[in-house]
Amino acid sequence: MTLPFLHGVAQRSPTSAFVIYSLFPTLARPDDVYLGLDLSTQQLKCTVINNQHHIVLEDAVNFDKDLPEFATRNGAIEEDGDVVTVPTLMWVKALDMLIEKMRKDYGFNFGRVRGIAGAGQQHGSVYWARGASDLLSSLNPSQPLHTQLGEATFAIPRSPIWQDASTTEQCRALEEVVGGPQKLADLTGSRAYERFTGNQIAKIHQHSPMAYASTERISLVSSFLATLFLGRYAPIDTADGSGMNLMNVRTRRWEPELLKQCGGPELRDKLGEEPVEGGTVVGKIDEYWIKKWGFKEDCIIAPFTGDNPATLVSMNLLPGDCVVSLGTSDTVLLYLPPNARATIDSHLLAHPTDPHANMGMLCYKNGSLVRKHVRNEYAASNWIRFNELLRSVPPGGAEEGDPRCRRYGFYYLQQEIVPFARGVHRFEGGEEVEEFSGAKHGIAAHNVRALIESQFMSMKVRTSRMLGDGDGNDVDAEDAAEEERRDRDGDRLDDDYDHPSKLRRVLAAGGASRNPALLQALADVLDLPVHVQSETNSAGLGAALLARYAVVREKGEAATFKDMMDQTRKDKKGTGDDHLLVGRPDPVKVAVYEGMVDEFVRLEKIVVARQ
Ligand SMILES: Nc1ncnc2c1ncn2[C@@H]1O[C@H](COP(=O)(O)OP(=O)(O)O)[C@@H](O)[C@H]1O
Ligand SMILES: O=C(CO)[C@@H](O)[C@H](O)COP(=O)(O)O
Repeated sequence: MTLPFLHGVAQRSPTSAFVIYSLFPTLARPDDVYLGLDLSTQQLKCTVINNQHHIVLEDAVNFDKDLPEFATRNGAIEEDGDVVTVPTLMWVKALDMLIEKMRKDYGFNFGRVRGIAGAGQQHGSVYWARGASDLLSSLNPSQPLHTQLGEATFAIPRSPIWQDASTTEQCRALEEVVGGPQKLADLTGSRAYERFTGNQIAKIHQHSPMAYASTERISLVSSFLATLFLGRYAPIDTADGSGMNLMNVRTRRWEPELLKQCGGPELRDKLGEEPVEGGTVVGKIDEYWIKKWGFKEDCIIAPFTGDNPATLVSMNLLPGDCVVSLGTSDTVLLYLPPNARATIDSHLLAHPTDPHANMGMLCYKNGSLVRKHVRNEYAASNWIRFNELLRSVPPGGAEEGDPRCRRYGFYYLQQEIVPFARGVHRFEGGEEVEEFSGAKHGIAAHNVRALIESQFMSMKVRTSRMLGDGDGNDVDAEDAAEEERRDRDGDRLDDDYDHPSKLRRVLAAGGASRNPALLQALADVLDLPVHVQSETNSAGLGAALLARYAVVREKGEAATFKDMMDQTRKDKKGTGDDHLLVGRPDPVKVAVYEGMVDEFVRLEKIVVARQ
């Protein structure tokens, strides 16, 4: 008996549907849906999809606006500059609110949800206090979560998040233990970064030994959210686990030497089991959710992952695609082959659905928040005005009559990740200036353009290095040495893999991807056509797809993520590509940007040397 035949019988009447789905409980019901959550920097969002991958519900809780009692700004609390945290309880309350909203505003029937997965802002960590596991396993359905999981549930009540840059000391110590930054990158996919969880754990281990000792379990933001649905500690997935400096990116297992350095011998227990792969099932939904919200017992929980891996999943990349996510952070994401090399200014992560492949990533802290800051300062807090200013200046900001007098700007309001730099720096005609001369176009327009160009120029230079172009556009001596080493050892990407070293197009995602002027500038700087998919919440969609992937794999209906996507597209009679072209590179502008690369790299070096 085939599955379409059974579904066909079920569709004839409600009675036959009842009989068929009772007899074959593992069969996907046509009205099954999959819930994807995205706990990112500024919001908790939900995306619900059906078996055809159509979005049936999307909503969000905004931390600053909807939870003012936690006093966050842009979703976080910044203490003396480099320390950035979030009250963990705020995330719990946000989940209560979002689920309540789904029921109240949409009359959502939770009994239809067959699987749940999630995406979390990467690197952030949650410290469960001793005894929290008992609380989690005996949640009372007559109460919301946040009144039961009070602050005493967390040994550290404020979770350090990805914007925290206070662990430089711990980073250098970790690199030293393994023989330097490149060695650590070879082992874990990245050199030591301040926001990576291992270094955050090391700081707590050293500076708050009592709180560390009373920590029963450490979760990432992603596995923390999964834990709330499971009623017991959820494992960390391999893709998000790659953002910790603790996991061997080749074997995808915890690396004992690194665990010991960051959190002593007890860290192994505090992290729980080895990381798990996407497409697996970590358990069934906890009774609390069944009794309180009407979820069904067969609702499965798939591994929750990082928001960037989930974005990659939602885009269903074709060879030659690259994702540029313009969320709170800006990231560039690539599908990379199994033997891809790690560099010291990008990240190599385990791929979230392909256990043999990798994902390359660049991450910029000064993304949307700095764009908003410049918009407020120079464009009357208005995106339309910002876009008019951006379009009003020729590329490079050179005034007519003097094309050599280009204007470059670097805007790092927070400590930047790549390059490791800070402050606002402007250059005009090769010389540093306090402020641009306005000349014809005006100071405001030059700042807006310089900001956007330098953000995208950095992506251009570094993406080409990640792909092994070896164009020599390195930004510091260490990078130059790495480039030389790779040339000498012949460490280039394996072209046999289904992955070209040249990019074909950009798929844009994140909140700022709804801005057409930004996307056109991206196309011109990168010299690539830019596409978007109709949903801007790509991480939530990716999470919902991961939930469905785990369900169909468990039922043996698809072996790989690609199988599932191909099958669904065939069922929908789709064209094969859901992405809309929104920006074509303008050859005249492209030529100007190509000519600006060397000077951009030179000036960036000056800015970095100043730190
Ligand atoms: N039209 C726009 N142009 C540029 N940026 C925008 C626009 N609309 C929203 N944004 C930016 O998008 C960001 C939120 O993106 P989002 O992907 O939802 O963030 P996150 O997932 O990190 O919470 C905000 O910081 C906001 O400034
Ligand atoms: O630190 C990183 C990636 O390494 C950030 O990209 C976080 O994952 C936050 O994501 P958004 O909230 O900006 O989507």
